Amino acid sequence: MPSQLNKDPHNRYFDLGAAREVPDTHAWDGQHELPVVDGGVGAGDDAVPVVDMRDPRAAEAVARASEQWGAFLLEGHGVPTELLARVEAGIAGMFALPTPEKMRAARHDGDLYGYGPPLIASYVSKNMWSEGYTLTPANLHAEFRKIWPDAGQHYRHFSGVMEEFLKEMRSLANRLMELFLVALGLTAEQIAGVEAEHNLTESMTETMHLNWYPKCPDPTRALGLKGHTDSGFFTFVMQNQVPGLHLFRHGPPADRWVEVPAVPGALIVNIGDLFQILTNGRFRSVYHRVVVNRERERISVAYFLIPPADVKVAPLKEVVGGGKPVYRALTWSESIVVRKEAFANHGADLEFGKGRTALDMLSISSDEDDGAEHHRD
Ligand SMILES: C=C1C[C@]23C[C@@]1(O)CC[C@H]2[C@@]12CCC[C@@](C)(C(=O)O1)[C@H]2[C@@H]3C(=O)O
Ligand SMILES: O=C(O)CCC(=O)C(=O)O
Ligand SMILES: [Fe+2]
Repeated sequence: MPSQLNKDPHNRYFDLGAAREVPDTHAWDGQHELPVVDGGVGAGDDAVPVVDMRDPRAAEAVARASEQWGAFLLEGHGVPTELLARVEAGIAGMFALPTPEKMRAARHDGDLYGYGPPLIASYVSKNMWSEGYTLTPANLHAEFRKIWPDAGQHYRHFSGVMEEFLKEMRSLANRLMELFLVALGLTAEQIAGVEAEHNLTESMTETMHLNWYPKCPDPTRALGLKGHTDSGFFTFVMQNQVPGLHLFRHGPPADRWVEVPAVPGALIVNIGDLFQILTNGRFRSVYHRVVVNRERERISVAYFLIPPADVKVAPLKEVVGGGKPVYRALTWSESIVVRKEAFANHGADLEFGKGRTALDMLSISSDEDDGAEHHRD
């Protein structure tokens, strides 16, 4: 089990922005050994796929990228670039506040929302080189009132920008869900049937995680966000013009990290674990991490689309067709428990291709292999 002894769960006593060195509490040995490849347009097979939603063949591009990478850059999505710039500026301003002001919104043990490190931080013994803030549309105002109790101009401006962002992102998420279903080869009639039966699009919930990755004096010892897969259906990531997001790619020729380029106006889409289950393994959830650098701070927002926490997600019968379901049904809450157990039992690198992944633990064949019972209906 990871030791919590040397860990300060909120980076509370350590000012990352002012640090002159990476202390042991933030040092991740052995995490910078694999090659890192630039995933820009000239990278051949390692170029991160780009999907333009305005392209009449967008569904084919989504299918290819989701099967082969579990991630893609999204253009032509309709969210105004100038709004994304205001979101970025607002987030940068918020994280630049003095620590005691941000700490007014600090998440306490067991809380899902608030200012502080992400969920998986509690599964590992080292601290990451980042600050985070987890929010939902429902608690946005209450959260920001903790940071700006006077409800003054900063509060009103930032709340307004984030509300606009959330509205645009929800509309985009709904449109992308439909494109995913088309990409799976479903007819309009089948899509209507899936929606009537599961209410997938309307019922998915939204969570945001704002990230600030300060400049780091020794990036080869630090990690902005350790490797993980997102748990939900899919995630949009908006990043500033500072690359740092790495997607894991298995060899041949060699296991490697591919760095997602910073493309102005583009959003990144990551497939999450529950989408891999819903699509019976056809669309892959992507293992990814964030690195930091010496020169420039990085800002990002991850916007997660997640089914209601207690709704069972199972492979769609329209996708399984005449084949067999690869995964048994499970809820988002159960998936979080499975991932936590996987971290505890198989070590933090389990998704790294060395051991069994959290999703492997849910596959029906894994029951047959080891007779284990995991969250069977
Ligand atoms: C809804 C959620 C997804 C998330 C866990 C959370 O409850 C809120 C934070 C999210 C986040 C952001 C950073 C990476 C991640 C793996 C984590 O630890 O917290 C994701 C979670 C997830 O996708 O499971
Ligand atoms: O900062 C990024 O680019 C990605 C963040 C991320 O993976 C997450 O919040 O889940
Ligand atoms: Fe992520």
